[in-house]
Amino acid sequence: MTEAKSNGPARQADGKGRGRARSNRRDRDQSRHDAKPGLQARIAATRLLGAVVDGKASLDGLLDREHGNPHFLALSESDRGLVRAILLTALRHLTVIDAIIDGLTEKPLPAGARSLRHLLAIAIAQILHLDVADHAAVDLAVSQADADPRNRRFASLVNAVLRRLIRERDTLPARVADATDPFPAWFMERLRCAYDAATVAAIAEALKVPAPLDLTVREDAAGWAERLGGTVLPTGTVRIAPGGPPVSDLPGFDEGAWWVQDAAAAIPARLFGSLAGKRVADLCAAPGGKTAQLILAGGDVVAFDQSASRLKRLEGNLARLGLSADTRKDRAEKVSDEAGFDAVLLDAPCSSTGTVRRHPDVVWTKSAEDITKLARVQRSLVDHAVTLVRSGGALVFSNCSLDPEEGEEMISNFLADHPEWTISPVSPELLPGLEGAITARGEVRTHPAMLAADIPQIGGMDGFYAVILIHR
Ligand SMILES: C[S@@+](CC[C@H](N)C(=O)[O-])C[C@H]1O[C@@H](n2cnc3c(N)ncnc32)[C@H](O)[C@@H]1O
Repeated sequence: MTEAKSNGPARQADGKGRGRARSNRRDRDQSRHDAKPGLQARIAATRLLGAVVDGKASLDGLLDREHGNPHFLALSESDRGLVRAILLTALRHLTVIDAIIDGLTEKPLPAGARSLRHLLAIAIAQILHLDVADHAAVDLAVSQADADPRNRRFASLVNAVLRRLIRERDTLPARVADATDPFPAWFMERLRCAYDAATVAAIAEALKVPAPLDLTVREDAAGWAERLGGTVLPTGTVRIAPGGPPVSDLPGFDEGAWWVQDAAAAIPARLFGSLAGKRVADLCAAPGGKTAQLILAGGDVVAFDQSASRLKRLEGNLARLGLSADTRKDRAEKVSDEAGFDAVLLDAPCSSTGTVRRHPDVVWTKSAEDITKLARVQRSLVDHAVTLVRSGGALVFSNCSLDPEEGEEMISNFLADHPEWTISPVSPELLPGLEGAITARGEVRTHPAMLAADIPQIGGMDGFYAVILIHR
């Protein structure tokens, strides 16, 4: 006993003893921080922001209910909702938030201090754009810095920066926003190459606002709009303001009366008109919004997708709607079919820059090089898709990119190499209220500033490109 006691101070003095004391202190600090409500959610949000911005990970993947990031999945249901809201908001405003951080720090943050920058961005998104009390956002950000050995020495800087932002909130954010492009340089440059200055400004403004909930209904759009508190757009889509209950809690979900589909995404399948008695291929079909339209238009549909899990999701979605299709896991470029199809829909994988209202991570995870690569993939898919079209049939090519390199230009190149194919111009009657979306050649080009409304939250639509190609 005595020996053991006398060994105590000696052990304390050695490295192991000091290490244990430090680790006990860290455990105490950690459990104090763990106990702070909302702290784990902020830590997860900061990590996930880094995974998107630095790791180019898709936000949908990180927040997936089954296969998402483990730090996110470890949170309670309400913290997950909070993290989702913080991330969507932070990503939507990140270019300006980054400029605010630079304006509020006397010395630039060290280039490698990525987690510090993300921590500040997460706090600023809450202070400027979310219904979080200022003192809570500051306190949690300081605790978060304090709990992270990389950021502990910056805890007082975090406190000072955020308090100064709160003091100057009426002037500083607006001043910075006026002097800063709202989205990353590569994306703004692509928009400026493709659209006139007024359209670029309108698109950028529209992209800052979360998208409404758009539904394609099987029938009785007016009745469903009334029941759901929405409106019917000229194109027939039922539109509901964002921020309501989860989609699966809305009337009509269980009985499959409608499905979620942006007003622009509903256009490509409609371009075929009636498909009664026709054999139809949907080449990149999952999760199946357009497959459902093709079936309801009377088509005998074969739905292809390269992804087994996404095809399973498509089957589940069709089952809820009481619809069925022949589903096949296959790569579109490998599909072979002797009989051919009267109608082929190629809703191709793309940069998704038209969906930034819903997916603000896209401008952070994609690049100009990706657009060029994707345009090449799309071109090879079109080259094969036309071989599946029967004589007298049509191919509709579409995607949700805003970039002409993935749309108008890619199709021009295809037509130059295949003079036997031509554009069948879209008739304005097919797009009531959206006649302006039809190009001089008869393609469809939508962008987020179209279908504008007095209340921005119920206006706009995704950017989409669609064209009908027929054999001459
Ligand atoms: C833009 S989504 C299609 C959306 C779908 N048309 C809808 O309306 O719900 C693109 C789909 O294409 C699939 N895909 C990507 N490349 C493919 C390929 N080479 N062959 C077949 N499917 C592909 C992806 O798995 C994804 O499900």
